Amino acid sequence: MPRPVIAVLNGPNLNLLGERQPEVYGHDTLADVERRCRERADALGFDVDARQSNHEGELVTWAQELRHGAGFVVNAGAYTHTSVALRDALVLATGPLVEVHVSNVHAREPFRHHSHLSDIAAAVIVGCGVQGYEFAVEVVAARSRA
Ligand SMILES: O=C1C[C@@](O)(C(=O)O)C[C@@H](O)[C@@H]1O
Repeated sequence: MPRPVIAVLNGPNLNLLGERQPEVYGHDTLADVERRCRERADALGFDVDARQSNHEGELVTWAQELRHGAGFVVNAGAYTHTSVALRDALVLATGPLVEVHVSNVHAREPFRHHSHLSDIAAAVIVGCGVQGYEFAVEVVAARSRA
């Protein structure tokens, strides 16, 4: 039996985790994040399909493609605050969506306080550093019906 798949989508500039503003985002790389997600998912009986793009349309296409999987862990980066298109794609997901932000966006600039995803998300995890991704995998696994 193939195992259910949790999609872990990362948006723009998250390919530079570890190098990008480490005082805000920490020292772990995206490869570290994806490995931690896989390990956590594996222990819970799930596989992970982890993807990152700097292009809004590519994220939209992936959200459509993966919509019938076990659920989504999404850090849309700056598209969180701007992308109605990504929201419109993610709302089609049959599994739970957990929104993740490494930093505490609510303690930062006002333009980071609004998210186009939060009201369609099962949960929102902010300010937990990259550990937030592991929490998100746990929530998707717990709430998924896949
Ligand atoms: O790219 C990012 C990263 C972020 O989503 C976070 O993980 O804290 C917060 C966003 O405001 C920012 O544009």
